[in-house]
Amino acid sequence: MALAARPVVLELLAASINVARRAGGIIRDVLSSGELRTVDKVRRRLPSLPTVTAVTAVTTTTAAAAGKADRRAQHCIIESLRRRWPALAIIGEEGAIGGSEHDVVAEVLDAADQGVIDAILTERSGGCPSTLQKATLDQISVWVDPLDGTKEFTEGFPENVTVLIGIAINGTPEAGVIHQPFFKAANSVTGRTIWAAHGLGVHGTEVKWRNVARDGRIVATTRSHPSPAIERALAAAQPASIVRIGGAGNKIVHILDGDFDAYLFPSPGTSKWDTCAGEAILRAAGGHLTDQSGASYDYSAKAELANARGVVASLSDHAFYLSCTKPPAQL
Ligand SMILES: O=P(O)(O)O[C@H]1[C@H](O)[C@@H](O)[C@H](OP(=O)(O)O)[C@@H](O)[C@H]1O
Ligand SMILES: [Mg+2]
Ligand SMILES: [Mg+2]
Ligand SMILES: [Mg+2]
Repeated sequence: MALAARPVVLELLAASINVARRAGGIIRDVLSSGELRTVDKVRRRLPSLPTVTAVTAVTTTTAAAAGKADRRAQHCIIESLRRRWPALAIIGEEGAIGGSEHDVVAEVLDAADQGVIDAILTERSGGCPSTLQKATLDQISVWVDPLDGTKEFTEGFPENVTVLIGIAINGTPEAGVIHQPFFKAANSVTGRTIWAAHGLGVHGTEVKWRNVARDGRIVATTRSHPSPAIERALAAAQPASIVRIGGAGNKIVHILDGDFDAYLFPSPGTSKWDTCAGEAILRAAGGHLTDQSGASYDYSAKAELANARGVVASLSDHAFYLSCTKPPAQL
């Protein structure tokens, strides 16, 4: 069946998958050729042998290398997309930066990526969801975090790094790409790319739900920005375990992979580029990402940059996690 003209948002999604992968390659190159500091030793208690600590060697890199990776990755993404769509509203974490022509992807529309999306559309009963079909470029805003998990990148936890490209239509995240440059998989040396669009499902990973009734809740939160409000919310959730891990995008990926049940962060600190891609993908999986009151954030191009009212993300039981963030008086 011949496809109608491809909706611009799906061309943009295919291009975003392509440039996110390219940006991931840049980040890997910078880490491998960067100024790797002396190997730091990190002592980690072994759960099975509480009196023994494992000495785990981690390789760290400098903040300068992280900054270079941030800037090069952002230039790759934004300049490559802008070459094809000069009028597109793109907001990147690293502001207006220059960069090397070498990092720009000349042909952002990779036929293979576009072919995957075409095939999904062809197989979908009812064809292209109308939200995607009718969106025009002036209604679209793209939020780019070229390297999420900067701190983790410099402290020897590159597996927490993600490249985030979120695509909003009229301020609502409707498509998104999360690329993991350092994802370890048997058959992959180029990381992992998870993507989704409104009504087209989640691709690049098999979304898993945990059996909370049997196994208890696992709740993730910040690794480096604690607060009393966060501790209160964690206590109210009565989790089987709490994971304090870096990367806003990384925490959302772990929810999709069924490792965590929620990302609880009732505190300012994240921005729209941290959450737009993850919210679009969670929504495509039937989940939610909202502020701590349950309201949706606005991702229009002119919206406030900060997620001032915290982040609560989950695949299910969202109302329960929202209830955990209420100040004590309202409990
Ligand atoms: O792209 P960066 O600056 O690494 O994004 C940050 C977020 O802004 C910050 O909120 C996250 O904090 P937590 O680790 O405490 O969740 C950080 O991990 C990165 O996502
Ligand atoms: Mg970030
Ligand atoms: Mg960043
Ligand atoms: Mg940052």
